[in-house]
Amino acid sequence: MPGTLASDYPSWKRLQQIYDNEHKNLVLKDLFAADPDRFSKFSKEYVASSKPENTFLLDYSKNLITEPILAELLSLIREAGLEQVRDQMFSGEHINTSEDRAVLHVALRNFGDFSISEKGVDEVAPVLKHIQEFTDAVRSGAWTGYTGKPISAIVNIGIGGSDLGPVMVTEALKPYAKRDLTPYFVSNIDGTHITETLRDLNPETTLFIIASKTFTTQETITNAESAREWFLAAAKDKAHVAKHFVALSTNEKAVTSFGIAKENMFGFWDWVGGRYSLWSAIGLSIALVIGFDNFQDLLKGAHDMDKHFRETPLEENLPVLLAAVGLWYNDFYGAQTHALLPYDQYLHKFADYFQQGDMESNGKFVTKAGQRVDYQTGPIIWGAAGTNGQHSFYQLLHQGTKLVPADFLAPATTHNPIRGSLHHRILLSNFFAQPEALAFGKTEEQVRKEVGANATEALIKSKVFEGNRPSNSIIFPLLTPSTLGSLIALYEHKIFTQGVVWGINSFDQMGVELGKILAKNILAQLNAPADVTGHDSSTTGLIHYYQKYRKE
Ligand SMILES: O=P(O)(O)OC[C@H]1O[C@@H](O)[C@@H](O)[C@@H](O)[C@@H]1O
Repeated sequence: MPGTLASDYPSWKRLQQIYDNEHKNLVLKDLFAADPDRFSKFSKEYVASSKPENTFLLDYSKNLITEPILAELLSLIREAGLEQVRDQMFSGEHINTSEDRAVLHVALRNFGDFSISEKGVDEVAPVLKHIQEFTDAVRSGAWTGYTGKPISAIVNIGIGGSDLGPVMVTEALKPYAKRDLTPYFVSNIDGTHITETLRDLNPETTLFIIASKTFTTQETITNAESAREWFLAAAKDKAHVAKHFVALSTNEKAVTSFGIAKENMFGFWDWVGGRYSLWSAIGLSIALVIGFDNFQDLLKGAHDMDKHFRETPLEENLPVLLAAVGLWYNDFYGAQTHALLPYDQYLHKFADYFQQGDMESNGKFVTKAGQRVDYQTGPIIWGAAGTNGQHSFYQLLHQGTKLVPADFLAPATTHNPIRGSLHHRILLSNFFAQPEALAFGKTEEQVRKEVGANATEALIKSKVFEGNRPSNSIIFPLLTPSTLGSLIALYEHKIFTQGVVWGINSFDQMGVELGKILAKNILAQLNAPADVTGHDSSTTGLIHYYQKYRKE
């Protein structure tokens, strides 16, 4: 309820008591030994309602929970009003209260099931149609550059939510890509990013997509101007810009004053948050690379998960279950981080994507009603594709002093079954082995047997794995557009659910503003030492040092 801190809920207090009294006894080895049905009790298969081959299994049995604990976590979620706030979101209420906006990424992928009334919702289908026509024209070669050649490279210029989703999805769905249309992504203001990207590109066959919800983001506009300069150095005539620059934005005025024609703008609306925007026009680069039908499958996969989230009782609701176990570690065990570990090279940007998705949504210390929370909110999200992580940071996961809850994800079959799927079987054997090792470890007794009588005590101790480190596992038949859509929406709704429990606004991002303002102020002071005023001695000293080396 608004105005309530999560820690005031009776269920929160009961969970704290349960934690205090029981957590020492929550040992995965014992929990599995005590209950032969543990796996079937704590795993669920998801089957998409519109596409039964879009399915996955969520196994959450390797968590430090019992049925009563899970029931209490679900009571907390219920008590926080998840069902009401969820329905408010789906009906277009302005649940983003600080910005007085609806939150309607679900409307971007609504295939007629939800009736949503909000300004702009009726424009979703026409924009999709525009995307379809444009992508068909570019992919077929009907859309040509200023010298009549078809487009072979697309450069998406955007940052944050206008970059990370397209980057992640175009990587994830590479098997569906048109291989003679290569996507590039420029995000960083560092001139190196655009310079290195444009180095090998041909202006005659390059299409620039300027992706910015606000069309005022300093990085994106500066990079877009530099791209236009590079293009015009070759094309000479400004009239050619129309063939090579399109914009994805909510700000028509800024787009046209940049010089991009209105008909080359793909619009969206203020109720699409940046980190939830890959489903909107921001997904244009995705549609260009994988084709419109596959893009639509991605949307449908997400929509099926939306329906599941909206219609399934909390006890069976997969995003809610993920949120529940996450709350347990984040707020009672004091875990600071959460790792996303996909055993699929195509998902190598998945953790980067949800770093923004989760941390920009839930990294907040004030509730919607303005109170300082007295508990932990969003976890630090990190991760890497398996098996690379195993040879890097897994040492700490297995034997470090920190609790790191993790999600393991893997496809049962691969798009690249080389050598009779030998690589894939090895990959999967690691996907199965790691959660097992984390959960069950290796006892001193086992180590003693292995090392023999001459081993020192120190060596024996160094080889012990305490185990009892929790994880979820998600396995799906193959990484397809619809499965990816469902998986992304699964995590979106998990983040939403946790935000509702913590009472925060998961849909604004006030925390990124201060740095932007300070940087603008400093930019104006960089020319001469005398201009550097109003800072602490550290900042002043750093700028003065820079000024000794400054160059145009
Ligand atoms: O799409 P634009 O408006 O350029 O914003 C790009 C990004 O800017 C950041 O400051 C954040 O606010 C992100 O949520 C957003 O995705």
